[in-house]
Amino acid sequence: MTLSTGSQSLNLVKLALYSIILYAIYKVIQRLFFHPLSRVPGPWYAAVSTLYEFWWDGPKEGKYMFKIEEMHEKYGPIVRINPWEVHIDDPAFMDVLLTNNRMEKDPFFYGGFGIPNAAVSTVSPEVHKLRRGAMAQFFSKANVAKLEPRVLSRIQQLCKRIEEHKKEGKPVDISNAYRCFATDIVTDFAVPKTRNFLDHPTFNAVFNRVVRDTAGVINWNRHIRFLYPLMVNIPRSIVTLLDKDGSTLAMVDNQQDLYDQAKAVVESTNPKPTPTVMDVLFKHPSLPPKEKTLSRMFGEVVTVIGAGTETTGCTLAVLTYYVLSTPSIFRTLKAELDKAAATHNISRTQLLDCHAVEPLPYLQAVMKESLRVASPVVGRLPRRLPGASMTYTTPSGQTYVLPPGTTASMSVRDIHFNRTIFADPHTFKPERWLTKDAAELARLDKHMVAFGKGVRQCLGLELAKQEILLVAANLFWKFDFELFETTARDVSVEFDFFAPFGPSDSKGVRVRVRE
Ligand code: HEM
Repeated sequence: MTLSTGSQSLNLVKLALYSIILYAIYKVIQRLFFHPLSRVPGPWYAAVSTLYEFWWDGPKEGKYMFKIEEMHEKYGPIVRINPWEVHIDDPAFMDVLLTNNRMEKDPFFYGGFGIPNAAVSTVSPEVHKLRRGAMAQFFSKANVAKLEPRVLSRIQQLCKRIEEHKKEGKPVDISNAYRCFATDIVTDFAVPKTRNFLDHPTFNAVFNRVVRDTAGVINWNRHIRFLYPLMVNIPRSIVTLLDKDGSTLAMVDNQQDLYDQAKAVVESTNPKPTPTVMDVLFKHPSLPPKEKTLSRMFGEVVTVIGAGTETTGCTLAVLTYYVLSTPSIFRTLKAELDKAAATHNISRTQLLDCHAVEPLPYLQAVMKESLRVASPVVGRLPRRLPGASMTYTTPSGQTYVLPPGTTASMSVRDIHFNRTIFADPHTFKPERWLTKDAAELARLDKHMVAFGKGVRQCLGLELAKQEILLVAANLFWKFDFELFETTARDVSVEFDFFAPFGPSDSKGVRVRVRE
């Protein structure tokens, strides 16, 4: 290289560098002063780039949720949380955002899941309708009712494991046991390979760690889009070399297993005698071939297993903690269950079924209160409306017009802990759901949005409710539990990985069976 070509290259590098700096300055000025959202309150550093969000959600692990809460405290009910998204903490906006069928999901946020063509992260409402419709029949109340014997047989298995712990005088890792229960159910009827975790000696504590670690990647993958694809494509030998404690390997193996399950669906090598949700989806006549690719099936396998396990497990763990830490709730629930068993002539060796437990008001109230307090989808739910503006008026009368395509989000947890809706929101009070005031009950029900709302609400909610009711009813009827080395900290939320996770050193909720 001659001296002059060397200095020419240097000049080009300098030019490129200056251009980048100038562009960044232009973007900062544009986003702060000339952007349609520049009037929306919030810290300038959140408005100029996604770096602030990335810092608190990635390296600081799922903490942006708490930063957003702080922003609301400082700036009011509407805040700009990244260049194109506003977050609203006001239940009055809930219907606008979550029940409008024309809303799109925000591709930046849901891109974090790494499954862009699964129903849950589908942007377009029309495509979402097609994808969801092809699975919906499986999750209807009528179809879920047919799954009851399979759910009861897993409860029987869970009771047997608890009996074993009782005989050995060992505490039960009930948080992990619930996650195993939910995993076994969903993998049994939805995908080719049933996981059968309930019989695992430690209730598969390692796997539950994998779920948490994999969920933690969502926040990174939102900003660095190749992380999930890398997990499926990276050679195992390289991971083995880099991984010190085996946790990354376990995550990669789990992703690989999900991928293999999707492959079994498209290659029609499902060993099960009855078709699974995935088989029905893959053969669905309303879906064109481009909707039946391996990557599509992979997306739905990941969603159904991911959505159907941690959420139900977390709700049951929270329910168990609050029932056992409040003796009056425990006694009232037990009395109601004893009475139901007597009414329906169900002996101690049998199980309470849906017919016996669904009409129980106190049990239903305990479930609703657990869903409220647990908020098992804790992260924000961002939506955008193409082609039309949204208008938000604060309680103090200030109106913001959000131009077409603006992303707006709300968080279930904010609604569930809003003191104007739920008095004394941080106290676990099943009684609030037993009010005789029909209008008040309707108001509470409207704001119990653990399953989301509208056309994007949880597809598995009937199954989830059936699982929660049957497990809670049978376990509290059959066993006289007490908490073992468990405090409120073990059900607290420290990380928002879309699902809430507690402190890293927590062992979850543990119980012991009294003699
Ligand atoms: C307590 C238990 C559960 C809770 C609280 C819950 C909550 C939610 C929420 C809030 C959403 C909407 C997310 C969004 O708007 O982005 C959702 C979606 C979904 N859930 Fe659940 N879920 C639970 C259990 C289940 C179960 C057991 C299954 C299936 C086996 C399931 C399958 C799904 C699916 C497939 C979607 C995507 C639906 C769509 O986009 O059309 N969930 N869930």
